[in-house]
Amino acid sequence: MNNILELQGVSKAYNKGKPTEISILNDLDFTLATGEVVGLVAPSGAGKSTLLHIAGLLDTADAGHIAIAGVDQSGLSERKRTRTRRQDVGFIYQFHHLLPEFSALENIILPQMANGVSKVAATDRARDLLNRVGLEPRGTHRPAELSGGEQQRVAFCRALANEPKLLLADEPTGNLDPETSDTVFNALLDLVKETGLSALIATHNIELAGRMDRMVRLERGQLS
Ligand SMILES: Nc1ncnc2c1ncn2[C@@H]1O[C@H](COP(=O)(O)OP(=O)(O)OP(=O)(O)O)[C@@H](O)[C@H]1O
Repeated sequence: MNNILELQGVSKAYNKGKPTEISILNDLDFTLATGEVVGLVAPSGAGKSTLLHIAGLLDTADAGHIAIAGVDQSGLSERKRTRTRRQDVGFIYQFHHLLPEFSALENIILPQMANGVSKVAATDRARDLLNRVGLEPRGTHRPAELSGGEQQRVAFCRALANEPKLLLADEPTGNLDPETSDTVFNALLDLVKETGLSALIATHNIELAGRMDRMVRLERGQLS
């Protein structure tokens, strides 16, 4: 499979047909090659989150085609789209969204068990992922006992728990101070590169985006 993600002619408007209608994505094309890590930069409000939600099948486009791992998702039932999203796509957001009552390790184990992985195998993988981001000794800690940067690194591990083919990240270090953001962002890039994952990572920070294989800019509904 040469391309993990293909968007073709994707358009999206909000408040369609109303005086307040705004066009966010306008006949947009994008291709993410397998193993590629691309930075997505855009002015605030340009539609980064909208684009990532459509690419990750959390939202639908008004027009156009979205193919993940070569399968056009556009005409598929909601059930099949949900299955693709759960099996093939990992998400990271600006805020960690970890389950507060569970430990770091459990937060990475639970999504695997929900996908039918045995507890022993899920625990092994969770430990390995935590180890890769330097947090294995903190596995038994709950999110509230971890720093913002550590919480986010656990969230990275959770996103990778089910071995997705595609990672979509929306300002993954956006709520961290600049110094922590830098370190945590590097941890994410190392993790992505080590695991050979394909990723589209949105950031306001051009310098961070410059560390990726390629950078695309979203403006006036199109990518350049
Ligand atoms: N459900 C919605 N209904 C109406 N307008 C919306 C909706 N969701 C988003 N928008 C608008 O669409 C535009 C793009 O939103 P989006 O969240 O995709 O931007 P963004 O580039 O991720 O912004 P930021 O960088 O500030 O997070 C914004 O003007 C937003 O107000």
